[in-house]
Amino acid sequence: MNSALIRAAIVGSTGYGGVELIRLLQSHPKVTVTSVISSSTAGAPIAEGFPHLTEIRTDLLDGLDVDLIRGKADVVFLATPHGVSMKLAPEFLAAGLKVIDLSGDFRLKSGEVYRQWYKHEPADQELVERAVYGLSEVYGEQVAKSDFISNPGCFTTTSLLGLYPAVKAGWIDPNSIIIDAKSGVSGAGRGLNLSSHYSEINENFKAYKINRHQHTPEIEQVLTEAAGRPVVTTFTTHLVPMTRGIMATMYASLTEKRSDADFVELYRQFYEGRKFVRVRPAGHWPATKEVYGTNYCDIGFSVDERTGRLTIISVTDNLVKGAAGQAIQNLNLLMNWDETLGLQFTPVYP
Ligand SMILES: NC(=O)C1=CN([C@@H]2O[C@H](COP(=O)(O)OP(=O)(O)OC[C@H]3O[C@@H](n4cnc5c(N)ncnc54)[C@H](OP(=O)(O)O)[C@@H]3O)[C@@H](O)[C@H]2O)C=CC1
Ligand SMILES: CC(=O)N[C@@H](CCC(=O)OP(=O)(O)O)C(=O)O
Repeated sequence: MNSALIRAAIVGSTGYGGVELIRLLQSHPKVTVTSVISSSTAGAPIAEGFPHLTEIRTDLLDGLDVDLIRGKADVVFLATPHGVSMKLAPEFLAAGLKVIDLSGDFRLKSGEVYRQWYKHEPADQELVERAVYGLSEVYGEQVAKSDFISNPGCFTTTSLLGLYPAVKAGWIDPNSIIIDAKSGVSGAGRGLNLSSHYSEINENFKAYKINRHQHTPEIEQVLTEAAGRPVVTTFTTHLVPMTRGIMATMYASLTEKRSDADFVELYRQFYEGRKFVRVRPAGHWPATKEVYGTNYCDIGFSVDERTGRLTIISVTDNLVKGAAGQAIQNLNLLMNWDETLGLQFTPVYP
């Protein structure tokens, strides 16, 4: 094995986030996947359940054994549900591994807020403080100094990348923001549940978790930091009959008269050199297929002079920039590599 390669383990390998990590890491030039871990199907070849992974280098699923994984890996990705990650992260950190967690367990800095929105006891506060919130384009410098990353939620990434520069610049009133977001069904994970059942979602479009979605306080936490004062938002999520993709349509009141071109310029400056955020020219808005299978977040604007409001459209692929792709981008940042390594794909179209 090439000693320059970093060895990665993936927990939750039979879930959508885990399988996507395996797929993406196959073409990473500096990472080798040495352990794919499953709590439910250890010992079986991964290709048995996922024939599209027939060619991967590591084929047998490992069990969830920290001592075994410690000897095989330098970094572990936790693609596990909330409540599970908070038990696993301290064990892997104590074993000296870098940890990148995809769940919501370490994103909210207040245990009380976590308890309220997740209806679950929070993780140890010291670990929550230690975790760096991995919204790569905003907190990349902190990510680069850390060994423990809490990857943001998919709706949160899509919404915040579209809002952060305007809130930071004071160009929109942060307490006027309304986020209307839609997700493909893979956002709900691979587990079976009634709402993602084919005949429930096909040719259907439904809102869910209205005013109680767990990404609301996560979005507010970052916007509060950007605005320098408390921010609350209205955030509504919808499930649409597609496999991948998130679109956040966001509305906010302008603090001064500005044009579409002003916003394009502000965002292009803010994201200068960050290849995964693509700001559309004035008068152009992105669609989910334009980022499909990639780590891009595409953003477009429309100022309405009549109402004094701004509309922002932001799109991502929930499993890539919303989960596995941003997790790899964060690994690249914490290793001080080029953040695009292993993530340079052109979207699948049509
Ligand atoms: N789907 C998405 O678009 C996004 C998901 N996320 C987050 O990423 C994480 C993974 O999501 P996703 O892949 O969609 O979820 P899935 O439900 O598809 O997969 C989660 C996997 O975790 C493993 N798991 C479940 N319970 C346990 C347990 N008690 N102990 C150990 N492992 C367990 C299972 O794999 P096995 O049986 O092999 O152990 C399961 O397949 C979640 O926290 C989710 O909230 C974040 C952003 C976007
Ligand atoms: C379509 C769908 O159900 N999506 C999930 C979000 C997935 C995700 O990013 O959630 P975590 O914060 O749990 O990591 C939801 O709305 O809860």
